[in-house]
Amino acid sequence: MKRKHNPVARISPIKIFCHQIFLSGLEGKLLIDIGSGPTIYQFFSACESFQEIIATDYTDKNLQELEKWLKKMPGAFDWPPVVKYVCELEGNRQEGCCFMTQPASLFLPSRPEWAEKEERVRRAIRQVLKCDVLKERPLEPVVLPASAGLISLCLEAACPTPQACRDALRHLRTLLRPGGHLVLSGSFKTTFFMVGGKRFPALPLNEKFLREALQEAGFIIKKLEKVARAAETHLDNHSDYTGLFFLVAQRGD
Ligand SMILES: C[S@@+](CC[C@H](N)C(=O)[O-])C[C@H]1O[C@@H](n2cnc3c(N)ncnc32)[C@H](O)[C@@H]1O
Repeated sequence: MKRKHNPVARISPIKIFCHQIFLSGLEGKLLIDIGSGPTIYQFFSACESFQEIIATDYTDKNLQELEKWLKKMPGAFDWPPVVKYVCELEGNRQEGCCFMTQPASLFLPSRPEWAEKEERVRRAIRQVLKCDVLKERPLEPVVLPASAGLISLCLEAACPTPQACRDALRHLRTLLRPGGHLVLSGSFKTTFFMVGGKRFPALPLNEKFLREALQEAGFIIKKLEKVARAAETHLDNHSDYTGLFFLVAQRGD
């Protein structure tokens, strides 16, 4: 049988992990994303379990891209294919052709679920802030209330040395309330990655180092999943990672 074309077939496992984690009971008032980049896919399921989201990044360009999407400005990235995919993962396949079950005079086309979700993400993102995970206070001069959750996928890009990475985890801990959860993702053994034809160095991480560094920074690992690099990506030379990790760790006090 011919397989139906899936516009998000190349979607990375992190999108699926974000969906599973945020719909599996991880919830709270405030969620801070450290190193959001220009992307918002990480908030599609999170916006259902956290009331307020703060997006952050080190580069002004990424912050501008996020603002562009939030304000629906021309040239903003087009997220619907990914939002639709997440809506499907969440079991909502509504395509927007339905009508409200109301008296005939009130029949109105409803907005598709994916468009509603985009709006929920927009409403949930309360601020877009500059951040440097290498600083003791990564969001200074802004001071936020301690958050119930933190997401991050930036350590290998942000940290030049293993010690900087241990310090960064300690810095992240200061943003979480006791018992709060860190959802950390990244890649194993990456030494470089390419963005727009430019090569950037990366800190090669491995599981042993991560476990030790998280424990040393005062986190208890609750869940750790690893995914080997997909065979079909081996020829692509945008990075040399060997696999991906997704973990949830709790601030242990
Ligand atoms: C691999 S990208 C991740 C982007 C996005 N979170 C995602 O899931 O696709 C890493 C991000 O870390 C950011 N970054 C680099 N150095 C940083 C630092 N010192 N503090 C915070 N973020 C940093 C980069 O600007 C980049 O957007």
